Amino acid sequence: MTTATPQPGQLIVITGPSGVGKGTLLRQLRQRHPELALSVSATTRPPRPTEIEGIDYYFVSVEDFQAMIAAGKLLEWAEFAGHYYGTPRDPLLQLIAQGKTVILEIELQGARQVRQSYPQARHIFILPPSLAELEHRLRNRGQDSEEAIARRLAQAETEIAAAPEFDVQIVNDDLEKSLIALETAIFSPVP
Ligand SMILES: Nc1nc2c(ncn2[C@@H]2O[C@H](COP(=O)(O)OP(=O)(O)O)[C@@H](O)[C@H]2O)c(=O)[nH]1
Ligand SMILES: Nc1ncnc2c1ncn2[C@@H]1O[C@H](COP(=O)(O)OP(=O)(O)O)[C@@H](O)[C@H]1O
Repeated sequence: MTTATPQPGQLIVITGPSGVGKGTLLRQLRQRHPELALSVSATTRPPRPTEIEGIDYYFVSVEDFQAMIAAGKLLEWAEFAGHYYGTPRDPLLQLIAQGKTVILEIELQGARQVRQSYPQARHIFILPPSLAELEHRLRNRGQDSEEAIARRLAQAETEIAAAPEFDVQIVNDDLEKSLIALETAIFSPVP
């Protein structure tokens, strides 16, 4: 008996400033569509109290991260707010080969690398209603030190200026409306 090789799955890149609501949107999206795969990144950032190894991130040392870069194990990587973040290449390519739609939640420099190395990916940018609301969400989340919040806000304006590079832009004001916009962006047919 032969098994047909599945059609390759789609790669979806989701980017937006820290605190805009990417994690919140993706958690709800996955509840509605458990068949979607979320890539788990490696990072040198220390875990937050609620985060779980292997689910939220693979938490690694700087030495281990540099070894992953040297061994070509990362599809893309970047430094953000004083820490390294990167996407493990092999698990991602395996999921795509199995026909899964895979979502990468990554920052701008990484999204640009994926555009170069994997041009078929669909790129979505999540915008805040305003910078003041972004700051409010970061503070309200209560997960980061003042220094970490300041670094994230400093990065936000550069990232927002790059939103037009993306295929789709969604303003995360009303969460339910943003979720519907995200579903439309992910599930609409490839042009
Ligand atoms: N380039 C890249 N960025 C990543 C990766 N994983 C997470 N990020 C981004 O790194 C930034 C900081 O993430 P994190 O420390 O979890 O903070 P948060 O976004 O404020 O919850 C966010 O913009 C993430 O989208 C990755 O594998 N590669
Ligand atoms: N549409 C929204 N309206 C109001 N608050 C939101 C909305 N989306 C997310 N948030 C809140 O904003 C904060 C940051 O969201 P989070 O998902 O952690 O952002 P990110 O993953 O982009 O850093 C959280 O406290 C979250 O509950």
